[in-house]
Amino acid sequence: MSSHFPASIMKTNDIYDTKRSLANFHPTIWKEHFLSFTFDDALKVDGGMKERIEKLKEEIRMMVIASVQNPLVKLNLVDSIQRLGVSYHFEDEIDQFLEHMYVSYNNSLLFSSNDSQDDDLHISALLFRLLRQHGYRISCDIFLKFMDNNGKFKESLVEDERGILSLYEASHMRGHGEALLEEALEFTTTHLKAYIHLYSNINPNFASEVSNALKLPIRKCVPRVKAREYFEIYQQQPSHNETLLTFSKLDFNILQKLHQKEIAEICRWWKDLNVSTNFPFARDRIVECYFWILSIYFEPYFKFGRKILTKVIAMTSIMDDIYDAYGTFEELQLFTLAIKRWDMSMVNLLPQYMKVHYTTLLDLFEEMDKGIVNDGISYRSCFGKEAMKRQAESYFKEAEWLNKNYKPKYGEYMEVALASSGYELLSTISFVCMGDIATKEVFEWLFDCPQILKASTTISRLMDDVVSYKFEKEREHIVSAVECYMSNHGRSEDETCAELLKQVEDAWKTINECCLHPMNVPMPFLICLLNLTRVMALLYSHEDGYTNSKGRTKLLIQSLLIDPLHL
Ligand SMILES: CC(C)=CCC/C(C)=C/COP(=O)(O)OP(=O)(O)O
Repeated sequence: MSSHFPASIMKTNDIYDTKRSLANFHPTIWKEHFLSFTFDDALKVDGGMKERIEKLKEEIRMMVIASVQNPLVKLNLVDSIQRLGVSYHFEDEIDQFLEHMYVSYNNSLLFSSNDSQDDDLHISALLFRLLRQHGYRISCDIFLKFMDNNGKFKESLVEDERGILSLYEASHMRGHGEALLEEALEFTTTHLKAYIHLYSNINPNFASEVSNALKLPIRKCVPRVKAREYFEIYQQQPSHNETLLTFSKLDFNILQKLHQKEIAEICRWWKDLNVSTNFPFARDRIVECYFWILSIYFEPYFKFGRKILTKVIAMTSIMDDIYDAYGTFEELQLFTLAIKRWDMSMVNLLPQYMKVHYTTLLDLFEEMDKGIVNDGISYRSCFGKEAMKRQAESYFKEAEWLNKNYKPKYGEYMEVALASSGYELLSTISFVCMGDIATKEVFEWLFDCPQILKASTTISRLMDDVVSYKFEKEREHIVSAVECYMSNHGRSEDETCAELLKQVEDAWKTINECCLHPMNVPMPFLICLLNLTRVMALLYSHEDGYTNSKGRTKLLIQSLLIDPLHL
């Protein structure tokens, strides 16, 4: 791009005399709701409460490490700990237990032919899922014993509702070419749908567990959201563990207070930015941004990361609206150049609304630098800035296409659109804020676009484009994957959407494979990418739940950030 600016853009400081493309976004639904959570209200955990929590925690820890005659019975406990969202307290204990299970299974020490658990579908499926979730390459042959000679699951299994549900959850851990698990998914989905009708009156708790699973299986769902859902199910189960339930509820409520405190602070920053005046054309979605980031990491020790990432995603969201709609092409040229130079003196070249954005962005990265400088590691910050520059470049490339009315081929489109999905940026910044385990090698790996990142950005881009296609057609907007694919392959809209959603499914399989040993980077980074993908799957499953956040997104936010659990 030339560094000589066309004369006309120097006069663009009056932003209201230029014809601009606008979208019709609804205003924030949260107004000042979260601002009222003051620091004094937050996190009132007195000494007595602390003691109680520590006691409960120790009891659970003992349950996990206690030696039992048949370790398979402990699988249910570990599964519940994970699903209730408290496994971050017992990571070492759970790791050790599952490693032991993996070794024992491989040495044929777990199941024996005269053992009643040998034909327990639920236990086999749970073992399979938990081991794969922890990166162990357990073969899907564990399910062969449940199949008949024709390679089909035995119809008699239909009586085993719990087993069928567990097999369904396990099948979502599948990688490419695992036909047995494809078969398992088809078989279980059919029967689970039937159970909903069958059990809606006689066992509504089970019917609602099944219905939740069909909407979003454990593997694809944001853990915090699943945990909130699971509390309702777990406490109704007669076999539930009271100690675990009480501890998990207390932990959830304490974390919720912490999250409320964080969001109040972020909302104050957002209020100072005066979005409705400075960026009246943009989506005002700071609470939704926090929810997005909370889905990546919710644990107390990622407090700094949540603050920075929420601000980064919020600034990127405004940027997206500038590039997609509001900015004139000439302004966008300048804006992109300024971001690439990353130099506060560039601000003088920008129109007023971009000035505000640019200074806030540079200040934000300075805030991030200050937060990580204690570690004495500056390369992390460089990778962060580089990711933001790439983001701006990809947005600009799309604006250029729109400006020239250029329709790229599907492959060409995807190359740029994967970057503009924002997921390379978000994953980089989330790594930046993860402390000194994020070594230079980890960033080099990430910047080399590893398979898992490509799969995650593919899911993100395609899910977004499939649900946004109709809405964006209503205004001047760059082409989407749907349009490119339709015109390149001569397919109808429905066929195209089906094909793109198949690509999404394939990308999930890639993610599953990348999360198995041996791993290129430590598991926490892979979990971070997995959670980024999960939040996309949640927000963009039927509509763009970020932009149109009045419906299900509002309820999700309410359940995680407003309603406490009743003890
Ligand atoms: C992951 C990040 C950084 C999210 C920020 C918010 C955002 C841009 C959401 C997608 O909006 P969109 O559907 O309008 O995106 P696009 O214009 O890229 O299709």
